[in-house]
Amino acid sequence: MNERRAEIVTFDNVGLRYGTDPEVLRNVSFTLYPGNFYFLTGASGAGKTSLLKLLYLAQRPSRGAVRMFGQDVITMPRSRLPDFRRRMGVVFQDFRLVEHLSAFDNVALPLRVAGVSENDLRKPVDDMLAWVGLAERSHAIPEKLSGGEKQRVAIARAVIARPKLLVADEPTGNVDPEMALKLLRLFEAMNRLGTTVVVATHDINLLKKAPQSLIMRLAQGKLLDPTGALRFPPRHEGTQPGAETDMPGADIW
Ligand SMILES: Nc1ncnc2c1ncn2[C@@H]1O[C@H](COP(=O)(O)OP(=O)(O)OP(=O)(O)O)[C@@H](O)[C@H]1O
Repeated sequence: MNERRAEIVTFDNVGLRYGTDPEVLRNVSFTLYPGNFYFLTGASGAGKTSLLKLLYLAQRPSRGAVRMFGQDVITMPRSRLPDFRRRMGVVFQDFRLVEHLSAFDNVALPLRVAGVSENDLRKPVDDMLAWVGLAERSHAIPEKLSGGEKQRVAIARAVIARPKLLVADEPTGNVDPEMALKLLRLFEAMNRLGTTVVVATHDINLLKKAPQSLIMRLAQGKLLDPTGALRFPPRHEGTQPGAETDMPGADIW
């Protein structure tokens, strides 16, 4: 396969500054390949959220090149960006649920946007809510949910349409260790189905439980890549056998 076309995202010497402040990301270069699982780590203030914002196209870099799904997203007209965003699932640190919609309707949103019929989306949404332990909370609006419950709705919404790229900012920050492990397994199941996953986390235990992952380590805005693993092609690619069985709602995909 043409290697360049196989890339999900490439950053080339990317820098980011807010206003006239000094750069918070400096000379960041890496390539994300399909089917890999990445953890983004680094101390508070190292630039993790800023890097994720560049990834989910909420922020433009101050310099450098960003290519996504084989295309330059910096010079591209803004009108084309929504099409790229639809290929991604994003778990925001502050959840960003739609306040007037129930947990069910929040999770169903990406499927409705993709044109899946009400009949076809009911089971996968119910299955996904059950998977994240929220079957009984399906009708609750976000205001009635705890922080951990909101986080799980946000995750369910981000993964339900099986995006090509999943970007999650501290997705286990508000749940207990047992649920954190379960959510990690959900991300891994998606990953085996071919989704490239990027999870920013402080949780060292989570990293230890996913030895197949690649580590993107940020320190003071610079990406440390001592082994060069973030510049080289994938160890594996695409769908892995058996993945369908452990992913809730996989039948509609
Ligand atoms: N909107 C903004 N305007 C100005 N400075 C910002 C903005 N967002 C982030 N910063 C600064 O950029 C730097 C990196 O912040 P960022 O939130 O990306 O780090 P982080 O690694 O995600 O931190 P944490 O783990 O605490 O969430 C910090 O110095 C922060 O103060």
